[in-house]
Amino acid sequence: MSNTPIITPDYKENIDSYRQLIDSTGEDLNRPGLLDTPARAAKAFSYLTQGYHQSLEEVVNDAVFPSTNRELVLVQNIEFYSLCEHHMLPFHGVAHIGYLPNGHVLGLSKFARIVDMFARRLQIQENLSEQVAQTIMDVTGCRGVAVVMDASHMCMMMRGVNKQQSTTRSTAMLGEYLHDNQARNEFLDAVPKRRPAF
Ligand SMILES: Nc1nc2c(ncn2[C@@H]2O[C@H](COP(=O)(O)OP(=O)(O)OP(=O)(O)O)[C@@H](O)[C@H]2O)c(=O)[nH]1
Ligand SMILES: [Zn+2]
Repeated sequence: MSNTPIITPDYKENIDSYRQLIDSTGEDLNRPGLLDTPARAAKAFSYLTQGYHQSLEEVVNDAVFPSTNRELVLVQNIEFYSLCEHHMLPFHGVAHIGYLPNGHVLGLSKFARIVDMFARRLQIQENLSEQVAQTIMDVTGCRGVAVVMDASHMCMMMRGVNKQQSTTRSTAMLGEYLHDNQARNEFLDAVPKRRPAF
């Protein structure tokens, strides 16, 4: 699967909305620096929400392989960028995904593709974590899946409560992770404790 951004033709419908937004600041829409901005911004928004235009079949591309390994597989430090559904401001961080295979394993890159497919929508972090976990369970039929996400929210940093150091950890667990404390602890011990800076 290629990494070509999905810019759907309907991005053009948002150009006028961006014009109005800029106009509302009192800016001169005709000054050279702003002439192309409404179209650029509409394209950027289309990219940042491209997850609405992706299908799981396309993203996974049948990369589910037979395997006898039933032990923890942990894919960690998957960077993601999303938009909070309350302010449409970015939140970004890393996802760590652990799962216990049950006859099949998923192509490693597909964990990151699945994270991106759901991150590039209007989200709250807790739901994003759950959607990723549920999808991995559905696609692999695994024994259990655990997702941890550590993120910084721009709506808490550049406005509102204005906290620069606060990060948020969300967790989603399914299958054996719901009741097997040993498996849970093995996963949580292996996961990086802090969100890397980027
Ligand atoms: N649980 C959760 N809350 C989020 C997320 N992203 C943003 N929020 C919060 O959504 C809440 C919206 O609260 P409101 O009081 O309706 O909006 P607001 O007046 O802009 O809130 P402040 O950010 O406190 O200024 C805020 O507390 C945000 O921090 C998220 O991913 N998960
Ligand atoms: Zn927000």
